[in-house]
Amino acid sequence: MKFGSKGKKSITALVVGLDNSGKSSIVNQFKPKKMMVKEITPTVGFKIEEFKAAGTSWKMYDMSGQGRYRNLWSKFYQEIEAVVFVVDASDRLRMVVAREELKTVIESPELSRAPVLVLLNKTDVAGHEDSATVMDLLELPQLLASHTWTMMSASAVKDEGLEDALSWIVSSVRT
Ligand SMILES: Nc1nc2c(ncn2[C@@H]2O[C@H](COP(=O)(O)OP(=O)(O)OP(=O)(O)O)[C@@H](O)[C@H]2O)c(=O)[nH]1
Ligand SMILES: [Mg+2]
Repeated sequence: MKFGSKGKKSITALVVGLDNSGKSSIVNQFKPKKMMVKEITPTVGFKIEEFKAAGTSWKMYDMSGQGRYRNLWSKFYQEIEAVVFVVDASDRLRMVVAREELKTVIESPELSRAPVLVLLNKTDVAGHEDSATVMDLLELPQLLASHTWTMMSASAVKDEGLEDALSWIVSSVRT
């Protein structure tokens, strides 16, 4: 499949979600092979990643999910065209916290037009929550009723589900 033929040539995206959910690992997998790094460490503050993939030039804000840095998420809302919200499928205990953080993000007026991709990561972990359960726990249909949104399952360590993620964003961002 050819990507990017009708989508935007460049997209600025915000990658958020709780600490340890796998945001940086996912962004790393999005990047072309030669730009990928071997070791991912917890993000301090945020990191801006610029690369080409799926026929599009990306600027991704890979934000830290740690509590003390979450106030930085809103710093860049003005320029954000798409939101990727990463959820750790193996972390049932913090689903409620994830829901509250997602709610805060998507309720901000600057993001009202931004498509929201909820990425259920770590689906390689045995006993992980399935997408129907997470959709329920996060109350996604209610929360995202006024957004263009979808939920996809992925595994950053196995590099699964991530190509679809980029192509969905490309086709969902309004040109
Ligand atoms: N099993 C499994 N582990 C993963 C997956 N994605 C990431 N991890 C691991 O989860 C841990 C956290 O990954 P990060 O990518 O640093 O998470 P993050 O969301 O960027 O964390 P912060 O920057 O602290 O907000 C690392 O040990 C990763 O190797 C996955 O799909 N499956
Ligand atoms: Mg990180």
